[in-house]
Amino acid sequence: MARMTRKVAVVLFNLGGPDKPEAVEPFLFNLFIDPAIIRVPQPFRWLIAKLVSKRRAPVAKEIYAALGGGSPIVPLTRDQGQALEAALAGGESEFRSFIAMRYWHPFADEAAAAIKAWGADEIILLPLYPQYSTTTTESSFRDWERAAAKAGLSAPVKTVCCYPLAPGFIAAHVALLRDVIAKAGGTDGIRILFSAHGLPKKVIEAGDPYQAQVEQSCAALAAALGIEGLDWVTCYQSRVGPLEWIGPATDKEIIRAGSEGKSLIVVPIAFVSEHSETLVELDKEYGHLAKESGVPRYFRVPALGTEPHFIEALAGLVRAAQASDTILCPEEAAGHVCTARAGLKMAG
Ligand SMILES: C=CC1=C(C)c2cc3[nH]c(cc4nc(cc5[nH]c(cc1n2)c(C)c5CCC(=O)O)C(CCC(=O)O)=C4C)c(C)c3C=C
Ligand SMILES: [Fe+2]
Ligand SMILES: [Fe+2]
Repeated sequence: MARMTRKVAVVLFNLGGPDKPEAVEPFLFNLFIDPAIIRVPQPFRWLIAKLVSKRRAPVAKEIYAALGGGSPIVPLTRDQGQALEAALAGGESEFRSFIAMRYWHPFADEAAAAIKAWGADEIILLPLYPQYSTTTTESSFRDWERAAAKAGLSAPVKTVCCYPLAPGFIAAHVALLRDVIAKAGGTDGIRILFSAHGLPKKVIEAGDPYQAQVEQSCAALAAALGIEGLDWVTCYQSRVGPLEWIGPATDKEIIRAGSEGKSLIVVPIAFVSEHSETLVELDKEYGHLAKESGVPRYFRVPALGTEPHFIEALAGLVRAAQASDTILCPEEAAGHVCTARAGLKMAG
């Protein structure tokens, strides 16, 4: 008798972005109503979300206008999903990727309904956040649990937690960074800025492992480059709101580099695809700031996208998650920092 092919759904999680100007304000509202982002009880959170999304919408609309009115994050995530399906093809299982964005379409509800209709035998949760944060990965996982229950999904679930040091993830960054270093003619007079999305300080103080994992990624990448005396700094971008955020801030580092006559290569270390934070903030706003601040030369390394080492790393994580009990946390297994498993248990 012919063996049935096992259907494995791989759910790709990311933050999402508005697809048209009218979507900007509701996208922002969805973001600020998330208790993982604004940590105050209802009904105050609703009120804050309403006020802040209304106030931020004009600025955000300008940002997305520079990208033609919407974010490219969904089409670029589709490309990643297709590349991942190709990398996983050829074995006993049939893998299909589904996208669950946290704050705009396609939402987790849409992914869960599509997986139910497909009739998956197994579900792998794969965050497109290499470094775990309660504000991103954990928020997506909690939202997934709700959506999966609503859709009546009962297939076994395996979860990838974080992968800040996955060899293929680091190798992908090394390959892209080496290309830019070659274009710059070497690293003389150059400082590398590893720029990650920031977080409010109090989120880290409450035990979020994100900053520690970002710093692990940066140190591993700098070591893997193998360039003696390399000048590099980890810094944090995209601050919003009145709270104190972790630092140093990327814009302050650009001004400092200008005052020291240093050229810069900026690496987006916590984003795996291009979107407003890379194409507008890093390229346009910070490119302009670098010029104004006297930075002699300013380069930006592309986000990972479908870089082959990265896609292989994701495929390896999917296979390893299949073989794990329920949660795959390579960092915890290696004795590194990840409080995520405890957080996920609490969420369960
Ligand atoms: C590592 C990734 C990210 C973390 C951590 C993160 C935390 C975080 N973000 C905000 C506020 C905003 N983020 C916005 C956009 C945005 N953020 C990320 C990633 C992380 N956010 C992505 C991938 C995107 C989408 C960009 C796109 O598709 O274009 C925005 C909207 C844009 C803007 O108005 O600037 C806001 C607002 C907070 C408050 C936060 C942690 C508390
Ligand atoms: Fe963000
Ligand atoms: Fe983890």
